[in-house]
Amino acid sequence: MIDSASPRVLLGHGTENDFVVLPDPDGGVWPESRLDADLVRRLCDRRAGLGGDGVLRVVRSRHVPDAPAVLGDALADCEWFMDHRNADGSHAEMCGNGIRLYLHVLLAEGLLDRAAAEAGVLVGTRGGPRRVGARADGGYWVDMGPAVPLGRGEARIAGVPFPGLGVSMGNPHLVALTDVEVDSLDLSALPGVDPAMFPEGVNVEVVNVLAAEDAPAGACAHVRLRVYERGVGETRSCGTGACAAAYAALEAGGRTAGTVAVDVPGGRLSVEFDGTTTVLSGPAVVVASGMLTAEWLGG
Ligand SMILES: N[C@@H](CCC[C@H](N)C(=O)O)C(=O)O
Repeated sequence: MIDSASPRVLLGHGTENDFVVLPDPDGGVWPESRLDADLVRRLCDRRAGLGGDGVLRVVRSRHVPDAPAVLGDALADCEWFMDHRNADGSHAEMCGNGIRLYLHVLLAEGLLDRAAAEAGVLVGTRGGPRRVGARADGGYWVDMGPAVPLGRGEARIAGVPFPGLGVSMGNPHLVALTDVEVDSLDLSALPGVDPAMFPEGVNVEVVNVLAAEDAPAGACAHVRLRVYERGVGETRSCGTGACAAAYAALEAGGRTAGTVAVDVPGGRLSVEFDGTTTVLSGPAVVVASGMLTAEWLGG
């Protein structure tokens, strides 16, 4: 059932946003023709597969057919490409929790040395290149690029309208700041949004802004969020969503710079704005590694 040809697989998470990770540095194991949407859905199935909010294929950019188009001139500077899929098999432009885990896996697999990781490396994504680095404390940071406001919109949750701000972090978000306790909301179904505003779909965050006086050390604001992710459903964390939520909270307070502590069901993230770019920091954990069986792959 398991032999030297069985594909290796890891399971990991960033603040409990969990992923099936497929090491494929030289692109020969998981070409897109093999890693199709159906196989991604099977891998992410929490009963019949390994279970995860998505799949990360760890591959060199030169083996990814999409890479030249999405990276342009940066292609030569991005040895590695985060080939991300949502649990439904769709591609996403960017994943803030996934890219921290991606760097952690490069280190754990011996594909990158610690000094290079601490200096920061450019990783290709379908949203463009992103610089990601390891912190001495064991966590990771990612330069997510600027948050781009997309205008005002609305999410309908259980028939109730929640006004929000559209924000692009490479991928689309609708952030609803609300005084309704987010833990009381029913996020079991896709919130209703205006499809004309988000033709490619959207990730929806509901956010409580907490008392700034009680913000953790170093943060000027503190929020709590829940998220319904495009292509997945409710997840325990979303890194791009944390950045979008932090941006919306600062914007509501008339600010463009500062550090925001973002509490998600799976832990805490930190998002720093300097008026130009957005830096996301948080943990990444590899839970297990093993091999996929021929029995499961063939079935
Ligand atoms: N969980 C991710 C975002 C993954 C992609 C998202 N579902 C989308 O389709 O845009 C994160 O940590 O950012």
